[in-house]
Amino acid sequence: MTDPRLEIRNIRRRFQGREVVSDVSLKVMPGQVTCLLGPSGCGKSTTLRIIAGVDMQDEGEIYVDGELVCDTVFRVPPEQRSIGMMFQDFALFPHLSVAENVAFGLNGHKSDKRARVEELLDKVGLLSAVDKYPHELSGGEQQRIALARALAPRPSIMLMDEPFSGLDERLKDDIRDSTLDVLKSENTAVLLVTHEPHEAMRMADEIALMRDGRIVQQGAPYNIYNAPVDRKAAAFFSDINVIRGKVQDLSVTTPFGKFLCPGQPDGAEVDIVIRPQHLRIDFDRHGRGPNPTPQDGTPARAVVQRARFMGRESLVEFKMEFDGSVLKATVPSVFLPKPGTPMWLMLRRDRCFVFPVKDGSASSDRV
Ligand SMILES: Nc1ncnc2c1ncn2[C@@H]1O[C@H](COP(=O)(O)OP(=O)(O)OP(=O)(O)O)[C@@H](O)[C@H]1O
Repeated sequence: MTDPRLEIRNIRRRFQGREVVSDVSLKVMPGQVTCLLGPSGCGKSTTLRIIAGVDMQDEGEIYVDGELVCDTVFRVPPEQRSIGMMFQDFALFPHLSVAENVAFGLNGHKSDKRARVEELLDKVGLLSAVDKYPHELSGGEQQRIALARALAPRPSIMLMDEPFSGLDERLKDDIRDSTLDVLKSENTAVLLVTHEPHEAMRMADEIALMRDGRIVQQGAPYNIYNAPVDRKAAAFFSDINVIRGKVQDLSVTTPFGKFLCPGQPDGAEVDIVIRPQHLRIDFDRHGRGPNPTPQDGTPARAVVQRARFMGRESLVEFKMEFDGSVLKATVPSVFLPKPGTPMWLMLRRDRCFVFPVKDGSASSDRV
C-alpha cells in the first residue's frame, strides 16, 4: 500500500493552559481531498497552521510521504515541506501581473516558468487574463489565480483554509467544482478546512468531523451523513427530529410504535433521531391511515401546524396526536397543506439513528 502523502499523529496544542487541539491524527492520500469540518473555534485552523509549520504542536508528529517533518524536537522549516497554502484572504500581489503572480514561487528557466504559468492558467480557465492585473479581475477570478499560484511549484500537499468564504454565494458551487477538477488533475493531497457541511460534502473524498479540539468521526461523506456517530454529528448536516424515550424491556414506546434498543438497560434514556426528509406523509382517510409495513412501521396521526415553501422543497411541521410533540418533514417541490389538516406520518426505520442520552446532551445540538 502507498504511504499517505500527509500523516499527522496525536497532535496536541495548548494556548494558555487550554487544549485547543487534542490528540488529532489523520492521513491524506495522494490525489485525495480530506475536509476538516467543524464549527468555529473547534481547532481546525490551528491544526492546519501546525501542519504548515507556522505554529508548533506541544505533542505529536507530522509525516510527509512517510518521512518525519516535525515532532517536538525536530522541525523541517515551512518552506521545505512541499506544502502549498490557500487561506481565506488569498491576496494577490496588486503590483504584479497575473503571470507574475502565478510565477512568484517558481524557480528555474524563464521558458519553463512561463510554460508552467500558462499550463495552470489554462487549467483554471484564465489563460486570456495572463497580462492583466488583479484589480481588473472579479473576486472569483482572483480566487482561481490564487489557486494557480499556490499550485505552480507542484506542492505535494495543499492546505486550504475556508478558501471560498469571501465569494458570492451563487458562484461558490461552480468555483468549488472547478477547483476540485484542478486539484485532482494535479494529483495533490488536499486538506481543506471548512465549517460548511455542504462544502465538505461537495468537495471531500473523506471528512474528518472535529469538535472541541478532537476528531469525533472520520469517513466518506456518505457514511458520515448516513451513520453519524452521535446526535450532534447528525444535527451538523441537517435539521433533525428527536424522539426521546425511556427503555423498557429493550424497547422504547414512540408515536410510531415500539422501537427496539438492544443493549440498553431498563430506565436508560435514548434519542431516536430522524432527518426531516425521511419522514413519509400520507393522507387521512376518515380517521384511518395507511397500513403498517415492515419498513415504515406503524403510522402515527398528526395535524399540520404550518407549512412553508423553501425553494427546492416544502417544510411541514406536524403536531403528533400521540404526545403533542412537533416533528418536521420535508417534501420535494410544493406541498403546502393548510394548518389543522389531519395527516399520517411514517418513518423509515432503517433511516433512524438511536443514541443513548449522555449527561448534558439534553437540548443543544451544537456540534
Ligand atoms: N495564538 C493563539 N493564542 C490563543 N488562543 C488561540 C490562538 N489561536 C487560536 N486560539 C484559540 O484556539 C481555539 C481554536 O481556534 P482555531 O482558529 O483553530 O479554530 P477554528 O476551528 O479554525 O475556527 P474558525 O473557523 O473560527 O477559524 C479558539 O478558541 C481560539 O480562540
